[in-house]
Formats: sequence, C-alpha cells, structure tokens
Amino acid sequence: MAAAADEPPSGGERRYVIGYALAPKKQQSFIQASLVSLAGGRGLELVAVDPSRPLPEQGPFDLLIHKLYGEEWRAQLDAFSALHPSVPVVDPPHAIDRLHNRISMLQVVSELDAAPHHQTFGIPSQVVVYDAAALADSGLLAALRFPLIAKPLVADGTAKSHKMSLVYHRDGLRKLRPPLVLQEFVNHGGVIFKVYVVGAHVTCVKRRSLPDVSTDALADSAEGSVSFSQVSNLPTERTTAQEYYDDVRLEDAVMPPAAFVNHIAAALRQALGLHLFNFDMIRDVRGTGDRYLVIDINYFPGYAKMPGYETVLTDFFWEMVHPYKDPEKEEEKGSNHAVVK
Ligand SMILES: O=P(O)(O)O[C@H]1[C@H](O)[C@@H](OP(=O)(O)O)[C@H](OP(=O)(O)O)[C@@H](OP(=O)(O)O)[C@H]1O
Ligand SMILES: Nc1ncnc2c1ncn2[C@@H]1O[C@H](COP(=O)(O)OP(=O)(O)O)[C@@H](O)[C@H]1O
Ligand SMILES: [Mg+2]
Ligand SMILES: [Mg+2]
Repeated sequence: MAAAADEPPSGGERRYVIGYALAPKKQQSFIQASLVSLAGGRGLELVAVDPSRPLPEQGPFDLLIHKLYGEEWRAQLDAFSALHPSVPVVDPPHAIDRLHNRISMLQVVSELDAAPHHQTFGIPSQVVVYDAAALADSGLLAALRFPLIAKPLVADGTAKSHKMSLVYHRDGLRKLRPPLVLQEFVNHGGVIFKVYVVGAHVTCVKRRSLPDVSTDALADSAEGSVSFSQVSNLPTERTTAQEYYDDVRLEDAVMPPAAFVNHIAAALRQALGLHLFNFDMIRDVRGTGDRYLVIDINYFPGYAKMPGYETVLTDFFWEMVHPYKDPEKEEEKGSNHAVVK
C-alpha cells in the first residue's frame, strides 16, 4: 500500500487524496487542469482510480467520487466501504439507481412537500408504456393531452437513452419502441433551467430548450411524431431569424426565485440521498407562469459547464474530508487507513 495520505510531506500541510473513477470521456471533461490546480493548492490531490484493479491496492483515499456502473464496480465499492467505513463514497450506487428509470426519478419529485413560496412545482402528467400492445390501448392516453414527448424508460447515459420523440397525435405513437414514458409536452417559452447541486451548493443556469408547439402546428402535423436526440438537433428547422429570437428570448428569460430553487434542490438532495446531480426545470406558460415542472434529474452531470465549477467542487471536496467532528468521538475522523476495525 502507498504511504498514508495524512503524513504531511516534509513538514507541509496535511494532504488529502480524492480518488475519482470516471469513464474516459467524463474524466476528460471533469478533470481539468484548472480544477486539479485549485484543489491541489488546498491540499486536495485528485487521483485517478483504476476500476480494473482492487481498490485496497490503490489509495489510500480520503474520499471517493465515481460515475461507473455494473456489478463488479459495485462489489468493489462495497468491499472498500466494508474495509474503510469512514471514507465517504460519493454517491452510494443504490441511491444513483433511482435516476436510471424516468419514472422512479420523477416519483421523488411528486412526493416532496409543497414549497413555502408563491411558486409551485411538480412533474408533467405521464404514463409508462412497457410494450407495443399497451401503446394501442386507448385508455392509456385518457389522462394525457397531445403533444406528448416520448422518452426511453431507461436513463442510463447511453445514446439510446437520450433519444426522444415529439408526438403530435395518436398516429405518431405507432413508430415508438417501448419501454418508454409518454409525458405531456408542456410549452415553456423555449427556455429550460438547469439546476446544479454539489452538496449544499446550488447553481441555476438557463439554456435553450425545445420551442413551444402551437395549436396550428399540432393540427398541421402530417408526420405524427418527430425524433431527436439533442436540443441542439431540434426536430424543426429553425431559420436564422427564429434562431435570433430564440437567443433574445433566452437572454430575456427571468430566472425562478433563488429561494424557491434552493428549496427544491435541498428537498431533492435529502430525498435522493445524493450529493452530485442536476435537474432540468421548465416554467409552465399555460397558466400564470408561477408553476414549474421538473422533467429530468441526472447523476454527476457536466459540471465543467457550470460557472465557477472549480471553486464549487474544491469547496465540496474540502467539506467532505473535513466533516463535522464530534469531539467526543474523535476516533471516527480521518482517512481509511486510520480506521482499523
Ligand atoms: O443532461 P445535461 O445537464 O446536459 O448533462 C449531461 C448529462 O449529465 C450526461 O450524463 P448522462 O449521459 O449520464 O445523462 C453527461 O455525460 P457523461 O457523464 O456520460 O459524460 C454530460 O457530461 P459531460 O460529458 O461531462 O458534459 C452532461 O453534460
Ligand atoms: N415534458 C416536457 N415538456 C417540454 N419539453 C420537454 C419535456 N421533457 C423534455 N423536454 C425537452 O426535451 C429535452 C430532453 O429531455 P430530458 O428529459 O431532459 O432528457 P435527457 O435525459 O436526454 O436530457 C429537455 O431538455 C427539454 O428541452
Ligand atoms: Mg435533460
Ligand atoms: Mg437526463
């Protein structure tokens, strides 16, 4: 085993080792030189974990962060936690699992208490469809209004799990491939709010989203449904003038009140038992404009796109390796090698 992480190198500050286990693409976007350097300056050393080697042979670690899946990896984490119960693993696989199914993901939102604010929140009306026979069942759609958005039930980060279809009328359902979620498409002014949560820190940004669907477009649609996989690859052709107005609309869009966003973020963090996630929220423009709908929750999203990500993540790492310590239980502190049970 390598030298203990809490031995100060030649009388310097105590150093902490943060092991990260990420897919190569994620590693590239998340582990940027600016983050490594800022964290390093505070004694937080970011070290890549090799998931193919036993964790106890690597480290020691003061904190593990990860976005890897599979039984083997889970067994690795379980074995590590059994050996080093005081080292935080961000986040527990069983808590992340809930975000891999678009029904269980949003179920959490609908179970939250109302916010103590003028604004309200919820989720769009939706039904789950497991097979083609169910798609043909007219009763299934009784509770939904067109247009709909069809999303793969599984949200496991694969390209397939991001492939959506906008469904304008009943005929458009025939092309769809269950298992999927049929959700009401809610007009929201073409702007989406992405709320990034990093422990207790919350950042809300606005981004372009799908444009509203007009009643005319709904009536005229010959296609029945249109597929797309990214908002940057919109199902409708946008002219240069439309692009321009989309940009103006984004700039003009008013952010939801910070206290309201923070309330939802804190409640979700608690209910999900997760530290690192973001959620997508739209403002329902059908009513007074005070109702918001959560439409998606992602584990360990692209934080590098969040303003000031280096500082936010460095502060988070710091807090995770310096948890509140009860002076009467001093032996509970410290890194993995200090706890021998
Ligand atoms: O949904 P938004 O907020 O746009 O964020 C996406 C998703 O979280 C992706 O995760 P998933 O595919 O699991 O839903 C994630 O891909 P990875 O985590 O697979 O890399 C992207 O990370 P970056 O690729 O780091 O941008 C991130 O930008
Ligand atoms: N119910 C909805 N009403 C309106 N637009 C939606 C709705 N659901 C999703 N969208 C749009 O589709 C995009 C992709 O859907 P999302 O559920 O966020 O999937 P992903 O997990 O692939 O990001 C959203 O960012 C938003 O622009
Ligand atoms: Mg999304
Ligand atoms: Mg998602």
